[in-house]
Amino acid sequence: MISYLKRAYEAWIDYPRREGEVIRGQYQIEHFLGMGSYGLTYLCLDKHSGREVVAKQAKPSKGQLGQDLLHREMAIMSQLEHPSIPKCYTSFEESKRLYMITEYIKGRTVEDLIFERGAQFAEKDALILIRRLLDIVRFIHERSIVHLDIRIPNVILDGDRMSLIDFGLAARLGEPARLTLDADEELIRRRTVDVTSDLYAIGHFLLFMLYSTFESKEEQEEAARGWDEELPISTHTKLIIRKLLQIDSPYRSAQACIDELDTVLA
Ligand SMILES: Nc1ncnc2c1ncn2[C@@H]1O[C@H](COP(=O)(O)OP(=O)(O)OP(=O)(O)O)[C@@H](O)[C@H]1O
Repeated sequence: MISYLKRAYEAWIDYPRREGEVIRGQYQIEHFLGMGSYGLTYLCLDKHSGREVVAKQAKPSKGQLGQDLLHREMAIMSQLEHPSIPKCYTSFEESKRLYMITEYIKGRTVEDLIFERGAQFAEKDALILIRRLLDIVRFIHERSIVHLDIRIPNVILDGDRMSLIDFGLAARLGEPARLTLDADEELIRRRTVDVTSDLYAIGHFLLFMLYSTFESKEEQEEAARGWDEELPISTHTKLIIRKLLQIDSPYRSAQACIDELDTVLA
């Protein structure tokens, strides 16, 4: 009963603000973009500049932890000035609620492109996109930061522009990992505060893109085969994926993977 009441209370205090409401007299909510583990995200019109921006609010039910994590996300994003990373404009408190205002990135996530638009990425196109993603990731790593949440919903494409969003889990190298005791091996490889975690995630990202062209035949479904047997891709690409996924001796840096990709793409 107590846990039911707690959940009902949290749902009530985390209820998103309505479209049309204006945050701190400046940011008019156009629509609610989504609720993450620690934040509520809105697309807003900045009435002062006339541009669209993203307002991220710490989830009230998460209390101080939600605020601390949003502060940390802001501190990290402010350190990362790059055309492929949303700019962090400002932050403030309103009615004891913390908000962060960032650049709104137009376009579609790779997840939407594959699952809603049915986009298909041929092997070379997938490698070219990974090469571009690695440029962004190398920039982040050079600033001693790891993203720790590189996934297809967090990469937005808009024509030639690629952007990496959602720095909610990002950490500085040397910081302790925020892993739960029951974290499985997959989570440990993705979330340990080390550059290889982002490279591991890029391996999965590449597999998602390559599977976008895959059509399984019924008899193949029966004999659940691994990606290396299922995907009709070159040996070079398989070797790159094996290193990213740490099956073979892993890349020690984004640059090491970039060098190899450049040879393959030349
Ligand atoms: N700067 C941005 N520009 C455009 N869309 C954004 C931006 N930041 C977030 N979004 C979109 O807003 C939605 C909510 O994002 P948010 O990062 O708050 O939560 P999440 O990714 O759903 O969850 P979590 O943070 O727990 O991974 C997502 O659909 C995301 O694509």
